Amino acid sequence: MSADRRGLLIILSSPSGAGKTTLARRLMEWDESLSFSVSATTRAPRAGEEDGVHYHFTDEAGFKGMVSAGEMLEHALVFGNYYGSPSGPVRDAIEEGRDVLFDVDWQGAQQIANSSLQDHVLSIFVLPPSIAELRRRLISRGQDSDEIIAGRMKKSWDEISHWDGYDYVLVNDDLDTSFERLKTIVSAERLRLKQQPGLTDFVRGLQAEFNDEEQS
Ligand SMILES: Nc1nc2c(ncn2[C@@H]2O[C@H](COP(=O)(O)OP(=O)(O)O)[C@@H](O)[C@H]2O)c(=O)[nH]1
Ligand SMILES: Nc1ncnc2c1ncn2[C@@H]1O[C@H](COP(=O)(O)OP(=O)(O)O)[C@@H](O)[C@H]1O
Repeated sequence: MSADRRGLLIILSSPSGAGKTTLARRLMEWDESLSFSVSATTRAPRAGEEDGVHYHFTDEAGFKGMVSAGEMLEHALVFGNYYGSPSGPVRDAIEEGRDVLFDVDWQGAQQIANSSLQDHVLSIFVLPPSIAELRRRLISRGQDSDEIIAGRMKKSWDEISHWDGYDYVLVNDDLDTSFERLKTIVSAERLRLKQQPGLTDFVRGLQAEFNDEEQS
């Protein structure tokens, strides 16, 4: 199917707890045509997470099988667990001119930005307003043990240190403000010339109409 618009691969990354999952969920509610790239992971499900919806939960053998079958667009080891983005649904969406939303770490963002789909990438990094607030959010989420929270805090600087490799950076202080900014970024990027291949034919039509008027 040929599309009026080229699909975007919208990548959200942040240190754990900065709010990318919350922003991603809001973006999906805002635009139902967006597809979420459901990652495969070897980490255990959190309360409320559904297999096939939030993640494809698998074991290490299953994960490695997908990687060696060439089924992953990117994959990485994060906090001791494997995570990866299955490539099939992404390629289908791009072919149909649909956008795909990714919640991946900096390693995944870099791999997608270096892949054959690099022209479709729109990458956004989410920063917390402070490290104290990051810790508060991780604790208030109430999903992880103290040990896991401490591990995530320890790794947060590693993730933050890649902030300047992204197209946009959002400091997620007030959630509503961040969400408005995120919608603005996505809306503007969809209007870029390179995202609208149908414009060439549209302008040809304008030219034909213009020429007809000139002659009459
Ligand atoms: N490279 C890569 N990273 C992923 C993928 N899925 C999730 N992640 C990242 O793995 C990290 C841990 O994710 P998760 O366990 O859900 O905890 P979160 O940090 O609270 O979102 C986050 O930085 C995610 O962005 C994936 O498919 N590939
Ligand atoms: N701007 C914000 N202000 C206050 N709390 C927030 C904000 N954004 C997210 N949160 C809360 O912080 C916690 C971590 O957010 P989450 O989206 O799970 O982060 P991430 O996916 O980056 O790990 C959640 O409890 C979420 O409701």
